[in-house]
Amino acid sequence: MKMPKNFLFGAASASYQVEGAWNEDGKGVSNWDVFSKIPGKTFEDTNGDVAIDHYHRYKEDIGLMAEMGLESYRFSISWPRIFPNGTGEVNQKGLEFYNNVIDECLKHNIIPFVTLYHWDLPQVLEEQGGWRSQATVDAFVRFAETCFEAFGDRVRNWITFNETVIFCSLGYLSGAHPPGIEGDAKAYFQTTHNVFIAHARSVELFKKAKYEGEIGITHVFNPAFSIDDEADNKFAEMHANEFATHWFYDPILKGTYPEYVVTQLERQGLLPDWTEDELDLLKRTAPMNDFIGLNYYCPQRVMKNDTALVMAGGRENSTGRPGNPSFDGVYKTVLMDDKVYTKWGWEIAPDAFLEGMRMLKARYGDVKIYITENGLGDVDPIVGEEIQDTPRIEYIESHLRAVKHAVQEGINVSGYYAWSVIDLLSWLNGYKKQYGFIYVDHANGLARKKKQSFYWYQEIIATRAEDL
Ligand SMILES: C[C@@]1(C(=O)O)OC[C@H]2O[C@@H](O)[C@H](O)[C@@H](O)[C@H]2O1
Repeated sequence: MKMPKNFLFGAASASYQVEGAWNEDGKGVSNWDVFSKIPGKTFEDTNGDVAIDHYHRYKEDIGLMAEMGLESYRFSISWPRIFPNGTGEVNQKGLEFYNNVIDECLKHNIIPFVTLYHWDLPQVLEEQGGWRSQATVDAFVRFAETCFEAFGDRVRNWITFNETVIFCSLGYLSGAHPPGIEGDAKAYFQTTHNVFIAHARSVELFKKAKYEGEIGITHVFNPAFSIDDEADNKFAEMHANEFATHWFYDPILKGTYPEYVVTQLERQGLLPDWTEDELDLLKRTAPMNDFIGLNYYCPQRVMKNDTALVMAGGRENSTGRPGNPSFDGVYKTVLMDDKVYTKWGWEIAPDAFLEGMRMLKARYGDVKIYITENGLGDVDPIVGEEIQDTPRIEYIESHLRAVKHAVQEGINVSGYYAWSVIDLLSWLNGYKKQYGFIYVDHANGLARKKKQSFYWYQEIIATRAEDL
């Protein structure tokens, strides 16, 4: 069976991780421009000042995407490139850059799929409280409207936020992302709520203005499974799915927060300070969401946290390797002997991916799904002159097969975006953790080189995964 003709084969990137030109053409300073220069915050003190210079090489990169036969390119817009001070005056050269990227995509018949927020907040707003502040929510809605206005005649696919759980938990619980705060659970839940309000207001504005196309949000999809059938561990599984998935998906797709989590937070004094109007807004806008984006890399295997183990902060404890307890100490993730893992300790589990998609359909019905990220972070083997990233081919093949099974079962998956189209800067792993179909040679002027997986994905797209 071929994937349906309207199914999109894509690949993704994010502004801070690829563009560079951190202070060029009027761009304002982002929180990551500042945070990445605090000694010890990033892997080997890497930062996105240059990244892979996509700002100057986007034509070459999009030309390679076209050669691959890529149908859609998911990229994000750097907010401080549009609004150097977060709001106020628009930087016309910022608009010009993204107009050029969009036009280059369309020239090659590649559908631009735009993420508005992929973690690079204008530093001015971070200093005013970041996502704890209503000013940031208001500024985001203005940023979104400005992008709809500027690009909405050619961009028909919009994602408001990438992985709210990551930038809020690493920003306020583990301190591994800006603003680098550790252990503030109240701020963590408050910022997630503020982001959902920013999302809902932007969706309502998009729909009221009758822009063409579709809008949604992208969440981490990290389904929890108990290590065994012990009652305590099954409880841990339920608790983990409530806090890691339902807290994020319910307000978007149902328009209400999961009762189980609300009750727990009320008891602990961690409930966000929300208003009835905000809760009404979530309820009113839930049906307006056109899709949900899933970033799936791996499941989490959980058990009841039977020790005094507490959540550890910092970069080393925030790269996703199992072993950390939940923020409230109720459960912990574990490595299991009978599972297969990447070099970063992420389980390779296409079966859990399919099982998780079934769980989502059972809870949210026939919502349209895009797999907005999936891929293998690895140190790619170089054999002679060739990058023989066979492990990545095997990883993506098995996960695309799971997507194909989901489609065959009637789960409404409408596209697959590999993370990442090209090797890029990882927030916490520098340039060591590669994801791309295209290699970037940092020892040779950032020269691009097609990997073995480039040709493999080219064939998958051409045959619409018929032989998977
Ligand atoms: C933590 C990490 C990684 O570096 O492996 O997960 C996979 C991927 O997720 C994306 O949303 C991030 O923008 C990108 O940088 C990657 O980040």
